[in-house]
Amino acid sequence: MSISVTTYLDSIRERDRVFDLVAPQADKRLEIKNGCMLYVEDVSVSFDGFKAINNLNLYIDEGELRCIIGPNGAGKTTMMDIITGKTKPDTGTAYFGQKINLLEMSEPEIAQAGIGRKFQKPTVFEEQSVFDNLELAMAGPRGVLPTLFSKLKGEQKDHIEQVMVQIGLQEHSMARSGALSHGQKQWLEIGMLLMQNPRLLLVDEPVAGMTHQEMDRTAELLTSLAGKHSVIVVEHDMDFVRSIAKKVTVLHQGSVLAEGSMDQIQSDARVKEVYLGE
Ligand SMILES: Nc1ncnc2c1ncn2[C@@H]1O[C@H](COP(=O)(O)OP(=O)(O)OP(=O)(O)O)[C@@H](O)[C@H]1O
Repeated sequence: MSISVTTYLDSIRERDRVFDLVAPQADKRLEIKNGCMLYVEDVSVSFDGFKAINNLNLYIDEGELRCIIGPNGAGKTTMMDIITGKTKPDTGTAYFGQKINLLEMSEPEIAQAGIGRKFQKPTVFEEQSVFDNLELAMAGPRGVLPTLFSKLKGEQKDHIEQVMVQIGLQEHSMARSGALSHGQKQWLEIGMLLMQNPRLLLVDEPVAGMTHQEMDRTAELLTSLAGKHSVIVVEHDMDFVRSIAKKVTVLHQGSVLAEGSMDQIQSDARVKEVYLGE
């Protein structure tokens, strides 16, 4: 008898887990004090003796939109790789909120905890519609099978609709994603991240290859995400950075060279030297 009760309880727990799979929730351990969402402290990593990241310190506030710039090889990608678990540093610490130790977690675990990353190249499912891509993205790193075999709940449909409005693709809901413009694909991918309710979004070179109009729209979109989400944007296009940035961090040789408003950054002699000609 006790075995069947246990089995019954297990099946309920199993069902809860399946529900979790289709409706990801932010990590309950995420605890934010003093408004700080991400702490990267004294982080270093070497590749074959070359220090790609060198005593890096970075703090991102809740709801902040931070732009990270830096010349080629400054360590921007490696920094994002460390935050998202792709690369483990040799020394230092990285915490999401007060309690979540990112250095002890795998990439999928970090994504599930609420850190989403958008790579430069869009990876939408070209044969699927905008709506279907967003629906599939709800599964995220948890796998698409539960999503395919579950019926959408009303609130999940609402979430998809709301994200479609946010990324400006509501009129393209049933369009094949492969037929979208480059900019629209980038927005769809941001939308796919949003389906997983991330608290922190890392966005790599969002406007590369975009038209001016698409860049303006992307600026609006990223600005609108700040507040509800913390957003880190790595971007080379200075005009774009100027259009969205409140606070800018300049990376150079794996460390923070300067941090401040765009005006402060642009008048910094060390930054000018690093960016000679830009
Ligand atoms: N897996 C690796 N093995 C060896 N060297 C690496 C590896 N990853 C990065 N590096 C080196 O570390 C340095 C920092 O690279 P990273 O890609 O983080 O810079 P970045 O600021 O993103 O540059 P870019 O703006 O060109 O994308 C570079 O010199 C790069 O060659």
